[in-house]
Amino acid sequence: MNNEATLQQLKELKLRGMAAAYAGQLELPVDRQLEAHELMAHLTQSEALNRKSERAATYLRMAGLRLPAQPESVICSQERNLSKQQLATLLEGTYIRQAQPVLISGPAGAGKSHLACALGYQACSQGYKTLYMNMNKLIEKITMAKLEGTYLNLLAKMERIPLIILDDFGLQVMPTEVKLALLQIMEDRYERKSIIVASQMPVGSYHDYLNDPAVADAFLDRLTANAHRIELKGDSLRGKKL
Ligand SMILES: Nc1ncnc2c1ncn2[C@@H]1O[C@H](COP(=O)(O)OP(=O)(O)OP(=O)(O)O)[C@@H](O)[C@H]1O
Repeated sequence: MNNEATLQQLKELKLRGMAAAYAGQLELPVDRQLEAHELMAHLTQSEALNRKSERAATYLRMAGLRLPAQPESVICSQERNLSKQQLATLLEGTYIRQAQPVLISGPAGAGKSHLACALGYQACSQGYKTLYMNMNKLIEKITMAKLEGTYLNLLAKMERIPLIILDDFGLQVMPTEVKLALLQIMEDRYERKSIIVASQMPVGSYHDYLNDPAVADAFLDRLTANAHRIELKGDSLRGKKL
């Protein structure tokens, strides 16, 4: 088989990383091309890298993050009450592997969604399927799923996702069935999967907001155990040139 046919076959086999690396080798003068063993290692590594980046791109598309926030754009300062160390710890992704919740609070425009989306971006890059939803969307999804008889499917689908981001928690009136669904979601994730909750409301006010002591106790018990807490401060970043 000649080189061009080999290249073609790699593409047909969808070994895109290998094909690109092999094409790169073929462009080099013969005396600079890698020998068999090195070439094999180079092609295999290129394929692995390419699969990782394609998977990250797919996860990112599926995640539905509201903002295209990159981890390096997150502002860490004393004024915003977020340290580089806190951010670096979260970016390592241990909280996902250890199924720990992350609770982000702060006033309007403080950058909660931005931070949550940057963590979502990082999670996708690290190979974790992620799902971003604001609470309005979740309430809608739960209500529709109940009407359509697909509620258990929705719960099962959510249970499989390593990281769920719930944004804008606490802005809406929550019907009892949504409170119970939230409790179920927390129960499914407790010590198994991670969740990020972003809210203008301090965590201390969640109990009153839920306005159902039994559900609130059970929900908060699961949500706050081993949770990372970030309380952003400072003026709104909305409309600011950063
Ligand atoms: N570090 C940042 N770098 C660039 N833009 C940022 C940063 N943080 C926030 N922003 C921008 O500031 C605006 C407000 O941020 P964001 O939506 O994250 O705030 P929020 O705290 O979630 O606000 P709200 O509670 O009103 O939803 C957005 O347009 C966001 O893109």
